Amino acid sequence: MTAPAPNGVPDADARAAPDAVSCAGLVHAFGETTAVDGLDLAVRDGDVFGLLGPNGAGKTTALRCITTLLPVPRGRSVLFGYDATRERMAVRRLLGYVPQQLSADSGLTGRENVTLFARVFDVSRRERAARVAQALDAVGLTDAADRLAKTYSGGMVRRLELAQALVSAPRLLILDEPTIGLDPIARTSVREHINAVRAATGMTVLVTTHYMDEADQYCDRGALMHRGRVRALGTPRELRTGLAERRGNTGDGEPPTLEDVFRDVADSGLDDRSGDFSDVRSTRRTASRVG
Ligand SMILES: Nc1ncnc2c1ncn2[C@@H]1O[C@H](COP(=O)(O)OP(=O)(O)OP(=O)(O)O)[C@@H](O)[C@H]1O
Repeated sequence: MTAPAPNGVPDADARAAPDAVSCAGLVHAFGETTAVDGLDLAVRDGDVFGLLGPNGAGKTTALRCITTLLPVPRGRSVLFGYDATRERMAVRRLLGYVPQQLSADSGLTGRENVTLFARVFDVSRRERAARVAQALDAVGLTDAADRLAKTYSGGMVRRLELAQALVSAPRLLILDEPTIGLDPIARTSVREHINAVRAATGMTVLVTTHYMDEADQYCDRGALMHRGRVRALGTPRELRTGLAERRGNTGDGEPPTLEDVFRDVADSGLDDRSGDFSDVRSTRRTASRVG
């Protein structure tokens, strides 16, 4: 399997090995609702990093600020040394983003969808066909490339969206709930393709997920977000042992799982700020369109 190599960064030497993502005191509010409330986050170059947390924790809003789709009214978001507010275009050139909402056109073939993204991201005409073919191959869609996307299964649609994001050879791939609403086989397939692309290119992956088993298995590090802030951060093992220590675990009984850590952080969030009607509706909409 092949995948496009990550872009070179202009002036890379002058910006020696900065974190892929660095957020400090990031704030974003929608009217009265402060969705992101002083977020501090560092994602190391080359990691698969899981941004975890209950519905309404502020994960999607944080991702949108990081991708520059939403402004950063307070605090900072920096990608590979480039400031999301002052160097917006440089930031955009470095990332591929698969949002929760459908980003593929059902009336186009897989190849046409990926070609459209190649055009939008300014992949040169000379390279375009090869890069599109490479991206489709990286997600296992070569055989289905010339079928209309409306004939694809939910898992294939997700992999097509992954190819769309990969065609510009990003250094950072941002995925918002890439496996939500998929059956277990499709989930595994999407995860394995993400893993293979990452292994082939060394790109950084920032992913949100509600599936703690996935986060435990696939993420190098993760952050648990609640009410717009990071409440716990570390490798899955560090997060688990952190909870065991907080509980004064003596080694008896079952060691905590990442699900337990999630519950521990989110427990106080089962109120009217977290998982309200609109959050549930948005999750269901995403799940039903890929299901
Ligand atoms: N465009 C918007 N206008 C108003 N409020 C919003 C908007 N987008 C998000 N919110 C609110 O901001 C808060 C954080 O939402 P966000 O979607 O970032 O959380 P999330 O952690 O991604 O949740 P989910 O897992 O359900 O996607 C929620 O209370 C949500 O209702």
